[in-house]
Amino acid sequence: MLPLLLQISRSLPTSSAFSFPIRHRPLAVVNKLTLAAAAGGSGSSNGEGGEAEWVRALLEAGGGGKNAPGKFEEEMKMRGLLGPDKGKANPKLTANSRLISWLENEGGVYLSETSTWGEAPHPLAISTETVDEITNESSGRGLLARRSINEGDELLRIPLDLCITRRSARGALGKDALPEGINEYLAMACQLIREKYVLGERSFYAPYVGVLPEVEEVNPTFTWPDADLDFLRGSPIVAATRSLRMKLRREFPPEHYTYDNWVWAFTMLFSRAIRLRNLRVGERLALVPYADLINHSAFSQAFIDARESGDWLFKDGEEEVILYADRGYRQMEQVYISYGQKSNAELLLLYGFALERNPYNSVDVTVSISPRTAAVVAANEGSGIEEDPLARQKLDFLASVGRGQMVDFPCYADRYPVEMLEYLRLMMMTPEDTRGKPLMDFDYSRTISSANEAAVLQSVVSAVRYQLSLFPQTEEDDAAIIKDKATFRLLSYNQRMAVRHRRNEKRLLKRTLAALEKQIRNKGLDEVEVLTRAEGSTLGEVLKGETRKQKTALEDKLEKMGLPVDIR
Ligand SMILES: C[S@@+](CC[C@H](N)C(=O)[O-])C[C@H]1O[C@@H](n2cnc3c(N)ncnc32)[C@H](O)[C@@H]1O
Repeated sequence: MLPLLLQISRSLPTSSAFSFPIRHRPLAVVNKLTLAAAAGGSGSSNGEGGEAEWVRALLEAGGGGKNAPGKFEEEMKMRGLLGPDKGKANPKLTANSRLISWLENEGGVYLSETSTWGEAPHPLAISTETVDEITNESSGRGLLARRSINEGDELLRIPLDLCITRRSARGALGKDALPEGINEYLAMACQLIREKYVLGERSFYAPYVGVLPEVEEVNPTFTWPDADLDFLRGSPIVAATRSLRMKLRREFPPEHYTYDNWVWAFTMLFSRAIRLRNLRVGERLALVPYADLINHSAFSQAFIDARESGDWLFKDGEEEVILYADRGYRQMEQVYISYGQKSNAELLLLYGFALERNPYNSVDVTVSISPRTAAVVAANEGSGIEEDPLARQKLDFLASVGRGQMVDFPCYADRYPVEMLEYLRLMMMTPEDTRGKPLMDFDYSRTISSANEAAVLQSVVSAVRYQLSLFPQTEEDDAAIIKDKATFRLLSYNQRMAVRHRRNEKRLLKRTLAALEKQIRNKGLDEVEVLTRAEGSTLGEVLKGETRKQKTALEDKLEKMGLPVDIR
């Protein structure tokens, strides 16, 4: 394979295409491209587009052909994708070229737009402006296929040395300022601020920092003004946003930075840092230049990881970040990776966008059950509730499995978590169900009894209905706002995102409700007389005598990401 390429490259006419030293040629830059959002894309390239096919295509095209330098941009221009004479004056294009040269010069990264001795052109090109196909909203820069790509092709390789990590931060700011074991987010935020706002053009990373967006180009909800956040009223994302904001405020070191700088740094980290899992030292968070220009698709199977660099024969002990294609791509198609199985709330909170088609979308539903202990009954005197003989046991059991009386569960469009059913089955147990056996002895992953199951499903119905009732507008109201395109466009980006998001959450909850009601009917559980049995409150309201500890499922997830401090 390699000798063949070498042979062919040598036999090509010495046009400008091949006479430039590869390191100094900028990668093709495209100005506008429609993002094949969320859709799975073409799938296969039928064997076309691998190195051998590329060489064949090049030969058929007489050596220069469509892969000659500048041809890709020309094609973009012809398709109107560069906009009227925008190509030359656009500072984003200059920033892209600078990044490419920096990667080539400082990291020996292979990013050539032309063929060189033994190598085909690099398969990717930077688009400065990609757009979501369904919503037509901007998704910023993105990477697209310069030529057709086969499943399994290597797409990029970036040396770990060029990445921003806790290690690079401690190197830059000193080990006294950033002690060993400091939280990765904090360390990297400090370095980012130093590179951008203190060193500026003097920074080694200036070409990388030059392609990083401003907060206004990302717009995660924690940076939204309250007036915009108000558009999300009723959604669990509001609580998560507020607590993330509080968290950032608490960690902010005012003696060193401005709050705006701090928010910018965290916007970058939340929306672009990658957790590399395969490093020699184990897992590390990293900002990986160039790789962080790839947009997210919930349908992509590709993800970025690290490995030791060098080929199988010559491992050089260094590490690099690597990405392979998860499927074939046609030329000009946008290449995606998956940022993980994220709900829209998570995406909007941390990345500033949400997807219209997202199989991992979910809405947090609060389920709160108050076992009627003697104390609860006393606190609710006059309300007619009676003590639950199993109340104490239930509380002990919950404590032993680390659950509270108020729990948030993510509800998906087509499923809800088994843990939620298990939790509710336990909470709805009555002496008729236990027949004297201890609560511990039951398998809550299975139906306990018809009456228990009916109470469980009804309590989920109540919880979902309650969640829906928190929204001030109906789904139909939102649909009408979105449908009136001219007026909808007058809203700001944040507001448009908010209306779509709350509408999608309501839609998901309504589907869940319909599915639950059907399930209840199909199982004949609507006829069982059950609803007074456990007197559980599933309405997210707390009976007197309890302290409410609200932590949403989303917040739970954030904590697991290793964010600096506890949310509350
Ligand atoms: C890792 S960066 C990807 C590159 C980014 N577009 C840029 O201009 O630098 C993640 C950011 O890209 C945007 N993004 C990624 N995938 C997207 C998508 N499917 N739809 C809309 N925006 C997306 C969001 O602004 C997100 O915060």
